[in-house]
Amino acid sequence: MHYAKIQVPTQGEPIQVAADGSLAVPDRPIIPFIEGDGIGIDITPVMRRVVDAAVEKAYDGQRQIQWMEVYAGEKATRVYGPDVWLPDETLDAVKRFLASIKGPLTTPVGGGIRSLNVTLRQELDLYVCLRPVRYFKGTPSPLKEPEHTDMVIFRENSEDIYAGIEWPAGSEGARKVIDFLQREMGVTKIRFPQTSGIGVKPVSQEGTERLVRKAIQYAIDNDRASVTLVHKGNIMKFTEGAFRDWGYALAKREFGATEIDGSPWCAFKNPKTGREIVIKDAIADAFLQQILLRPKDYDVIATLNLNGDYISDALAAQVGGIGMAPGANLSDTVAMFEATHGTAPKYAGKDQVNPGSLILSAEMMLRHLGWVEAADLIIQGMEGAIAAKTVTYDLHRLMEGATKLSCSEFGSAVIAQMPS
Ligand SMILES: NC(=O)C1=CN([C@@H]2O[C@H](COP(=O)(O)OP(=O)(O)OC[C@H]3O[C@@H](n4cnc5c(N)ncnc54)[C@H](OP(=O)(O)O)[C@@H]3O)[C@@H](O)[C@H]2O)C=CC1
Ligand SMILES: O=C(O)CCC(=O)C(=O)O
Ligand SMILES: [Mg+2]
Repeated sequence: MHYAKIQVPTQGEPIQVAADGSLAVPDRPIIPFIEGDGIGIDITPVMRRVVDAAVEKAYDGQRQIQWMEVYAGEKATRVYGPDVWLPDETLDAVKRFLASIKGPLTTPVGGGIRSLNVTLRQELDLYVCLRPVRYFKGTPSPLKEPEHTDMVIFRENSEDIYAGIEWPAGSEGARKVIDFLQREMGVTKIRFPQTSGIGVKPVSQEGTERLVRKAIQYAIDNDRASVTLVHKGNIMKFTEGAFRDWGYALAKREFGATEIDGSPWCAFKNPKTGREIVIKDAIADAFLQQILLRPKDYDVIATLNLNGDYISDALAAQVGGIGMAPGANLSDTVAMFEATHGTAPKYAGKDQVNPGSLILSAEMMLRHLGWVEAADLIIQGMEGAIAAKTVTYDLHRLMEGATKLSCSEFGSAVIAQMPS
């Protein structure tokens, strides 16, 4: 294949999907990466160095990642031209090479370009945003017992108000929609129609079901105790309320869950372990207090796009902050790994921030490839660096007696802590 600007490594091979649907991963897989805006320039090289060290240590040179830079965001405008934020060949490469990793990309508030992160998820139909939240012993936390926070968020990644279907106040589009709502739909509640911006919140049965199905399957495969559907369905009845109803119906229809004592909750036996998996729900505002006060009650979370955005940052704070929170965007074939945090512009280029979330996102990627030995080394390296209290500023400011490291020094500390 030939790209205009992307240099395909000649030593590597693409990952492919085998006949049985599993991934066929060569020893030198080509992995596309997007450096990212802002602190991307700090964390992405550190992540690559840590991954390369873990792979080298685990497989003694038999395996090696062939990194391939692809462009998005500000760097794309420098490489391709002033208005090219997301080149077609980036989308093609991410789709073709099946597993990739990205740094954060800037989205201006109010006006300007629409989110490139959301566009990538929509264009590639990466409908699951998977964000596991676990505690590393020794990490400073605002909670007394942070080890009780162990949740895996399945955030619907393609729909909801987050899809960005909206029109600014005073625009022709907003006027048309308001007119339609008032004249044809009997909507009389828009108090200041002339100055209202309008957004649309699509939530579909198919979109809900494919997300909830993945969450329940994850609970089965990983022997988890419950799946909680988080929604604001008391207020947004036909979007968030429908998400809850479709979720329960799917659990009953496809997984054989039965109701518990006449409550909406239901449960079924995990076919792999025999342990009960409870499917329950929580209203989003109450849920945000429950995760602080009773984190032990929650395990796998399935939720809509915007709720998932809020919940993932809130939960990250409970276990050390968004500098430590990894994630993945998944379709049935394509996986794009990325940190939970954004571009933290005030720290850009200062070699200060925590590369932990991108390193842990890469750890998820290695596990996804089946390179579990290298993934385990990364976890051990992170655990070791935190236990030794050699950490970046974000953890240092909350820790007694710790040594403050730069972003790149933290990467070296993680590598040094990997057992040989
Ligand atoms: N997937 C993506 O690409 C995402 C992109 N964004 C985009 O990022 C831009 C900035 O968003 P903003 O709301 O400031 O959120 P950010 O997540 O970029 O930063 C908020 C704060 O979180 C802390 N933080 C973030 N990353 C790290 C890190 N690696 N190590 C330590 N601390 C960290 C810092 O806190 P402190 O100041 O206390 O040190 C920082 O000021 C926006 O354009 C937004 O749209 C946002 C989220 C995801
Ligand atoms: O796209 C963006 O700029 C923000 C995305 C975000 O906050 C997230 O994915 O968690
Ligand atoms: Mg977010």
